[in-house]
Amino acid sequence: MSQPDLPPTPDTSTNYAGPIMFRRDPSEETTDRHLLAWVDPRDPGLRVDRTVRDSWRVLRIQSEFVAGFDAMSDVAEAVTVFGSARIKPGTEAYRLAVRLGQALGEAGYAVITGGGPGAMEAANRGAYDTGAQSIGLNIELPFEQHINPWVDVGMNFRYFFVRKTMFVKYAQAFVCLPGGFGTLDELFEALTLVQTKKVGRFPIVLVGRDYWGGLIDWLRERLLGEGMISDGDIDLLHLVDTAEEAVEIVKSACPTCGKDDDGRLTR
Ligand SMILES: CC(C)=CCNc1ncnc2c1ncn2[C@@H]1O[C@H](COP(=O)(O)O)[C@@H](O)[C@H]1O
Repeated sequence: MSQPDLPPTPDTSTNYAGPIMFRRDPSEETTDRHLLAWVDPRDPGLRVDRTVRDSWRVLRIQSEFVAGFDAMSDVAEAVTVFGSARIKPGTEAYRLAVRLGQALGEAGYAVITGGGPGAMEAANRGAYDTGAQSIGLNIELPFEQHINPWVDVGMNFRYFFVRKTMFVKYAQAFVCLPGGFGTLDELFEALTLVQTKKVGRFPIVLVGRDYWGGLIDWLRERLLGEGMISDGDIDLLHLVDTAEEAVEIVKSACPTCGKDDDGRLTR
């Protein structure tokens, strides 16, 4: 007997629009892109875009803040880890990120990442391994995307700036592993917030002297040398090589963080 025609194995590549998942023929459009698109005010046909659509968009932004605050409301002490989306399992960089997640988890911190692959996945994996809360705040991107499997509280954001608020609001410290533009963006946002005293007592740790050393030298020579930043601003950055050193710096900023009133780990 002949087999009935079965449908081919489906393509499981996935795109998200906020909480909504799309498979098959994913579009390159993202919500952020719509928000940031320039609309010519001289074009009467597009007037509705500026007046009505942007105003309504505010409600969606608001709802994303509400969902984010709700999702994060149980998080006690946490550390946000940034780092490359591109590093692969089996590499030294990946092992370092796993170890960082473990060391933070063992010290009683929840670990927050961008929820994606690479260093994010590795840090979530390390935290998950210790039983610490492992949080992934993912972002809608114009290509295939997934929340890594080691996230136990995950949320998919439409708006970069809403997601970034969560990274800062719920963390006691930032730890940056080697990374690209995304990592640098997150690092410099954190630095600016500390420099302008929008957040206090917030260590920023860079792991990998070899990777970050050149950037620090450049900041010192050019930015400090030419008076673009103040004496002391460079000291906001802590440069280390190991996960253990990073955790020591985080703990020294808040010795009681990660512990309950009886000194037990909070996780
Ligand atoms: C393979 C690939 C590019 C996947 C992208 N998937 C992503 N998923 C979630 N967060 C991301 C992603 N790409 C960049 N980010 C954000 O930017 C940082 C990494 O960017 P980069 O690889 O250093 O520049 C992360 O800390 C994260 O918060």
